[in-house]
Amino acid sequence: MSELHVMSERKSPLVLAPDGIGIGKSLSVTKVRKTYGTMTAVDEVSMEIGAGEFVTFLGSSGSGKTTTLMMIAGFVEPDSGSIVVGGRDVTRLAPQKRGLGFVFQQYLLFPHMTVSENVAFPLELRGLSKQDIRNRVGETLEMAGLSRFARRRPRELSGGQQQRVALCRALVYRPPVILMDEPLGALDKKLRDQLQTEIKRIQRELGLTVIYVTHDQEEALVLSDRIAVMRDGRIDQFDTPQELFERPRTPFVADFLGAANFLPGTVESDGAVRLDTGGVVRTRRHDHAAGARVQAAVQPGRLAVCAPEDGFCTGIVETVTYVGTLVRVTIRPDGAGSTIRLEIPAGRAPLMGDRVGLTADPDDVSVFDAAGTGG
Ligand SMILES: Nc1ncnc2c1ncn2[C@@H]1O[C@H](COP(=O)(O)OP(=O)(O)OP(=O)(O)O)[C@@H](O)[C@H]1O
Repeated sequence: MSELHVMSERKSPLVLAPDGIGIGKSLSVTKVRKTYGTMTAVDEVSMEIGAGEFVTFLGSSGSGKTTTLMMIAGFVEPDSGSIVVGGRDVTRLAPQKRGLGFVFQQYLLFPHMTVSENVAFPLELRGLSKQDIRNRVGETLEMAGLSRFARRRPRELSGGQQQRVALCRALVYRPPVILMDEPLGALDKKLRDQLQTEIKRIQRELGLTVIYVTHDQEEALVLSDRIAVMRDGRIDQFDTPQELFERPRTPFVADFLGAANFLPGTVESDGAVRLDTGGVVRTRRHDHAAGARVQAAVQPGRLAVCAPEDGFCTGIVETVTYVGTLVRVTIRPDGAGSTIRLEIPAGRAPLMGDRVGLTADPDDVSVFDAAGTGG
């Protein structure tokens, strides 16, 4: 049998997928909605997730990420809409009948059990034989580099090791979809980086479908095949990291992903915006009519300094901060306008107090209207 079947009832038969590629299943979320009193937490969210895809819900606090994940998990019941996993409608099924795996920020390990016993627990619930359990636990601990900790109890492990055990416990019965809610939120940066790499490796090795919640854009960019950027219970854009970065559809996405600079101005023609600071910036194609009030958006890493006469904007260098091989520069534009931020290679850094011009490739300049519609 090529598919994984996980039965939730005790002592029911369990057929494990053969090791290797491709146990992930696809997921369709259609118009799911959840309200609490008069507050709409999730507003008709729809998305199609492919088998084996790593998808992240990214957004600020309260944007509806966890509620959406919990509806997929079955812990929160949607007011309307449907959730289909691998072709099966699970909208009204209890969480344990959906065959999904979970990893949360809190490790929720059993303190009195050893690492092995913790990881074996989901298999015991499912009634596997002792031999099968031993084999499967051994394989899973090895995959996560935890074999030597098998006999320890959770309190004898570091936070990172405990989170790895939690990951093993979710992986051990090879669910076709794993849901993770800020699983690395409690760990320091170095450990987070290390575990991100491991999660990604295991996900690829098993061909798992993963839905991951975070508010950390860097983490989302590192891990994801696609990212759903959420705001006020809706998805602003659901795209690959590259598309989100290079073709943000809303100012929110441009700002959230890359801390974009927004330069107010008026459209002169398709491809040219006269900025309030005076110069004309060339932009990518857009649908805004000549004369429309817009904002041109450009990421700090896509701006360059040039001679003042060659720039679409001029200003005085206010700060220059070295961050490894990159330099962060802020520029106070001549005339009105807020500070403009650049990120440029260290070798090209101007000096504080220099008067410089700014340039950008037109393809890196998005145009949005005041209401936040892209173009
Ligand atoms: N059980 C609940 N009762 C009432 N309101 C709720 C409940 N759960 C969530 N909410 C509200 O729904 C909105 C979305 O919450 P949700 O936890 O999904 O956001 P989030 O994007 O995951 O935020 P965070 O990153 O802070 O976890 C918030 O305004 C929250 O206060």
